[in-house]
Amino acid sequence: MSNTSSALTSRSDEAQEPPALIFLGPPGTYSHQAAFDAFGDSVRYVAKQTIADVFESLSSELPFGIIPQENSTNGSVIETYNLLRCEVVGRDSFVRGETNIPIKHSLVVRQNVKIEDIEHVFSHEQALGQCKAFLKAFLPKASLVPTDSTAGAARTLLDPPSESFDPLKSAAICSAVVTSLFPGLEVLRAGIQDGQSNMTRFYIVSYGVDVGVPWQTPPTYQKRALIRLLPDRDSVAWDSSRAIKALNIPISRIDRRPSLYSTTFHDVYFLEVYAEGGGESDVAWFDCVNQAVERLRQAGLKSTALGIW
Ligand SMILES: O=C(O)C(=O)Cc1ccccc1
Repeated sequence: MSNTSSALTSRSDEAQEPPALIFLGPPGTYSHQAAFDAFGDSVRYVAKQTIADVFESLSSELPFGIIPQENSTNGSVIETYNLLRCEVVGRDSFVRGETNIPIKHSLVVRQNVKIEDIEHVFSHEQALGQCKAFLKAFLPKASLVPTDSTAGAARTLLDPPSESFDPLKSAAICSAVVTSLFPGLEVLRAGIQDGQSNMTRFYIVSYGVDVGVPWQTPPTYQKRALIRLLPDRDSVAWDSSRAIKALNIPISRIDRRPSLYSTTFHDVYFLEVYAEGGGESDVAWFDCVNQAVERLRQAGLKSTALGIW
């Protein structure tokens, strides 16, 4: 093959490379599974160590990300809401959509470890929180050790850092999928999550708003938006009814986190809103949210649309 033709081939290969999507790794996390369900082969998967790394790595080269936002039994993902406080969100990066998956947790160990051997249980704080009843009933004395991710906890059992813990007295809570990804691990108990229906909702984030989200199957109904509200630095108490009145769009959830201002008990609020009928065009919905944000600003509230989808 001549140089010219190989150059042409590699250029066209580059042009066809799917966009990157960053997820909380390693492979086998629930974030990875949720991403694969939504995007399949339409993206290139790039694993990061923490949820913060996913946010901070968004760039024109790594334009998409997925982050866990809420679990149906354990509530909001605090790490995610802490990151949504950052000024870059709503300026450089944006929420572009959502996707849900059912969560089925397993207790995973190195081969031949028995339940009576276990002194430490490693997992993401969300997973530890979603298996409270099982842990109380079967491992009441075990120490619970939070990790960056569920699959990361499983991998640690095979490759423990120095001699900080004995992997033969330890278990991880994660998806059973990890046992096929990391040979040497096995499922000791399956379906250990509290309650029968355990769902996690994820936000899809992007760098900028101009890039189209490469859904494998575009979601049919998503007319939502996330608005961040920061009351005046000096206001100790603020009138939430004033904000709700100015907003004048139905609100489906409200979260709040400390604003990190020096004023004590000063919080930042996150309002998720939705289009009532859902029938309007995307343009009409974008206008509606942007006008609501403007009304909030006129009412003296620092407000930013973190995403309209
Ligand atoms: O650690 C993971 O696997 C994640 O993707 C975060 C998480 C943890 C528990 C339930 C849902 C998401």
